[in-house]
Amino acid sequence: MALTEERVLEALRGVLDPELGKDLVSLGMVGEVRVEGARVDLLINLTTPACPLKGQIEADIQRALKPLGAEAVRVRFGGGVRPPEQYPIPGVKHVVAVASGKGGVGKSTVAANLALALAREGAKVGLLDADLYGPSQAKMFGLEGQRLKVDQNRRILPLEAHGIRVLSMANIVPPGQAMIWRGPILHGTLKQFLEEVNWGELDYLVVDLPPGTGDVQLSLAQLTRVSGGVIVTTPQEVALIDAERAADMFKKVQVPILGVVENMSHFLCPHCGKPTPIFGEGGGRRLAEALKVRFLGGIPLTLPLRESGDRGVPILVQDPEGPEAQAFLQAARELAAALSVQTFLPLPMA
Ligand SMILES: Nc1ncnc2c1ncn2[C@@H]1O[C@H](COP(=O)(O)OP(=O)(O)OP(=O)(O)O)[C@@H](O)[C@H]1O
Repeated sequence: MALTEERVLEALRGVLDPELGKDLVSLGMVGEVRVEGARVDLLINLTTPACPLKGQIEADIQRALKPLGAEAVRVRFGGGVRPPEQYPIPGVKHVVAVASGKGGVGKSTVAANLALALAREGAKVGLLDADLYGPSQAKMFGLEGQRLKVDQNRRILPLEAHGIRVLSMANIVPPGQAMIWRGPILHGTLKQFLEEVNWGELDYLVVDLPPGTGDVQLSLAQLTRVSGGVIVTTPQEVALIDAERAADMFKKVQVPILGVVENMSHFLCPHCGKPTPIFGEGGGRRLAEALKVRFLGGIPLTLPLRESGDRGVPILVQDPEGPEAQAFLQAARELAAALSVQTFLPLPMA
């Protein structure tokens, strides 16, 4: 297999900065990669210019690239890598990240309806679909295929739907393309999303993260100040274990957890209205207790909720007085309360 820049980058993901215990790519230390035949030229930016571990890093790089067929590897070291850029997004008061430990628990449904519920409570709200691998918000809001416009400063203008501003990867990148992106490209794309979008004035920017605990989560926390994270889970034990992983991820990147939303808490019978706890009871609440965070609320499993997402009209708009909407409004109020406590009485990070 030919030696390519991509393969070199992939191999560098296996080389750790000895002090920080993280790989060179995630740390943003790889400044330049050039490949010519079997020759590789690298620029590695050090986290501290006078790094005493240069020699070890170089030896580890040589070792990692040998098996790829690299014959001459030249490593140049550059001055200090910039510390993670953490700045607020202009005009945005709070960034709230919605995460789940695994796919399919209804994270996107919850993010969309929480955003709408916050707007119904009187807030100005934006929704960023950062689920680059499986963006679903454009569909959920009936915005598929819509073209984005730019303002006079060439900043992207989010789309508007049901009173909130929505921007989804699906409006920018052809479906499937993000699947093949590696960490640095994802990082750059997210950076662009955050920097080059004119959100206007927002009280809350709700970010729908990809499921799991990968590069996007790390990048988001590095690129901007996230006020807090919300964890979505279903009540089953297996889902709760994954949800704990999402909590660990927030802790690692020092994002305070605002609370837990339990989706599919119980099945609400469309005929008699009787709730049935199909996936067990109390799991979300127990998780919140174990994490010492708020239980934001439970969302029922209902047919209209499933259908509304697929039709492009979220349940909060389709049936604003229904039991699902009430559950989302309650969770949004709890979320807003948790956020104000966090902002004015920040708890020390665990
Ligand atoms: N409470 C609910 N009641 C009924 N259907 C639901 C509920 N929550 C989510 N769904 C449905 O389950 C499916 C998956 O939901 P969603 O896309 O929100 O999950 P996700 O966790 O974001 O998934 P992904 O891993 O793809 O990001 C969708 O069809 C959605 O309409």
